[in-house]
Amino acid sequence: MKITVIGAGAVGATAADNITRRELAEEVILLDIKEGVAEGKAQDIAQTAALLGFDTKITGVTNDYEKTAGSSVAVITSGIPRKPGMTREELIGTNANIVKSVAKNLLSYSPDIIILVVSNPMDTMTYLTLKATGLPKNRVIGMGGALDSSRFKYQISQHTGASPADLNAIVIGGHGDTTMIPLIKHATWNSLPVSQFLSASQQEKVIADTMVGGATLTKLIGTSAWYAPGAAIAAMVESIVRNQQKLFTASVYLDGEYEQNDITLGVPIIIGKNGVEKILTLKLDEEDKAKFSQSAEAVRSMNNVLTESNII
Ligand SMILES: NC(=O)C1=CN([C@@H]2O[C@H](COP(=O)(O)OP(=O)(O)OC[C@H]3O[C@@H](n4cnc5c(N)ncnc54)[C@H](O)[C@@H]3O)[C@@H](O)[C@H]2O)C=CC1
Ligand SMILES: O=C([O-])CC(=O)C(=O)O
Repeated sequence: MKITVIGAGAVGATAADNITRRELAEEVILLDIKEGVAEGKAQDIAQTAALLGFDTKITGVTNDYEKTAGSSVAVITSGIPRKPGMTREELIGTNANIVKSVAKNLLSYSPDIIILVVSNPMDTMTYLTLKATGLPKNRVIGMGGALDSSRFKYQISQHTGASPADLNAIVIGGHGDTTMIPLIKHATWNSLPVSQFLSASQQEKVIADTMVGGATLTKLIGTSAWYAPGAAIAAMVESIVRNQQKLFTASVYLDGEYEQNDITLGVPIIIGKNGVEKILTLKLDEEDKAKFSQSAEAVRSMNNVLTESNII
């Protein structure tokens, strides 16, 4: 099995490192448009094999899609990240054309591919990938909810002392500072409602800090995060290649689910060898339903930019 990662920047290289050291495929291809960068980072990762003890082969290439031929899964991280003070949505002007051409190139060499979209604004880039490639809806998945849910668990653990691995908590909706919906009412600490352990003001803080998780790191670092994004990508890739049937929230095409049509948005799904195996229906109360539909409206207006600019 071959897995391709497009973009050998912070997120792409971290994802490739995680995928390689966990031996999720026989071969990993890391591709970037900047001459030498993917080759160098792939060699650096390959030189950890003797220390970490893995056999996966990793090869870096400069824009050579022939080398990606026959990939089962590809991860798209190419494009620019935001700088402090920016929103993810501001990246659309640069990233839309990059993601569109990358997705088409991937498909032309790997007709059976499942694509994970990471580049921001992620929900709109996922929608674009689906429209530009014409792939069936189970084979295009946007990574955002897996990361946001992990950050949500981190925030809950900061206030409860719980091990993040003992927490069940998900974020649905868009992957944006104002569009994500951390579902605190559904969150549990090994099946005990976390609301029992958090005051109302602590719950509000957990939600607010989760929503600006990416912006907070961008302000601290000067560019956006990569360790947790890379780990989230690898977890989703693992569920596909090992057919684990794990539950993630991810941006997928909604065709009537959650009363939404013709949009990709974060909802709970099962991920397995076919990509999206199932979209799970979650009973939302009126407050969360309203938040979900507001989130959809915001993402839809970004998607409209694609048609207004003749990108799709
Ligand atoms: N969905 C999510 O949860 C997350 C999304 N992101 C997004 O991922 C993207 C990448 O972030 P970073 O890795 O930090 O950025 P980066 O700047 O470190 O890396 C991006 C790489 O893409 C390459 N690239 C640009 N155009 C290309 C093309 N046409 N073909 C191949 N490669 C190309 C660049 O040369 C660069 O090496 C950003 O859009 C960022 O906002 C980042 C973190 C989480
Ligand atoms: O914050 C950003 O721009 C990058 C990203 O999507 C994240 O880390 O959640």
